[in-house]
Amino acid sequence: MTAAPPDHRLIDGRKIATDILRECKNYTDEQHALGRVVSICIGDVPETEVYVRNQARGAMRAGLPFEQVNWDANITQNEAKQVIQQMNDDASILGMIIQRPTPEHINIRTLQSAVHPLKDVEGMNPASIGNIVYSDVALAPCTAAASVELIKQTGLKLEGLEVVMIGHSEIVGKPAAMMLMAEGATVTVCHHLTRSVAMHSRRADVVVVAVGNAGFLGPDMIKPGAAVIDIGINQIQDEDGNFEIVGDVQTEAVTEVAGWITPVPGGVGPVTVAILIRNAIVAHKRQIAAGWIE
Ligand SMILES: Nc1nc(=O)c2c([nH]1)NC[C@@H]1CN(c3ccc(C(=O)N[C@@H](CCC(=O)O)C(=O)O)cc3)C=[N+]21
Repeated sequence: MTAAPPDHRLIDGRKIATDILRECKNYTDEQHALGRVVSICIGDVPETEVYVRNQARGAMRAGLPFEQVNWDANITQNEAKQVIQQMNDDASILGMIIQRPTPEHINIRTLQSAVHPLKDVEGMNPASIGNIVYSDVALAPCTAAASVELIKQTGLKLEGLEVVMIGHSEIVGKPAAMMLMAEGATVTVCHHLTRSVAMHSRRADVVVVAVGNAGFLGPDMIKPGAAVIDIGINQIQDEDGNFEIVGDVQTEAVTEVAGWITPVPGGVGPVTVAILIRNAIVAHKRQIAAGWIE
């Protein structure tokens, strides 16, 4: 029996990630000394475990030093801010990323503001994310940048492309919409108060879904041939009680109608990780340009 041919409608996020990481490795190979990227978790956050594990793996593949730190859930806002400021001044640290979610008493936006813009490898400092409004997108939040990267992989021309973004979070939906506008797309943003999401999504060339609701997007919600980018990460239990990760899209049914679709896992996730590493390289170049490091 011969193996089934690959489904060209599926966009292979792992392959795209491998290409990005290889480019990063070409850069790190040329450097004599690189600071490390520090991934900060505050408290026990099961949502970030897979991400942080894959960050460590991605950094290793790209030849970038990496360190994971876990702060106690009871750390005060002020203590956390002070440690971040010390990291800003620590020449052995290239950049920092603060994993979400953080405990209730922590104001993530204030902490994000404490990360120096030149060390902000996730692009979530208000200064970094604000630059996206100026179409300066070189250091953007990783998942938002990953969705743009995946759309480009379809070969569709972004100028004038009708994109419907479902979800308006500060870390994905809003920055992704801005970045797609910067590429010339016509972007409609839907959210929890949108009256009929389907009315919008059915006329889109590309639908990007980031709502955190398993199976939210069905085949009746897209135009035949559309590209579907699935940002969702939802843990569900199958009939046997085993946990599995699924996206926001009814992947099997939507694949029948879509022109392209990103799977979960193996779609947006690996590309998000690769972009974090690429952002660290961008930060390194900017630190050299700013005369911070040689
Ligand atoms: N400040 C912050 N920024 C984030 O971007 C952020 C965050 N906090 N907190 C947690 C969520 C979740 N997230 C993931 C990224 C990649 C995978 C990933 O690599 N997924 C693999 C899973 C494969 C496997 O199971 O190993 C895949 O989809 O193929 C997962 C989850 C980023 N997030």
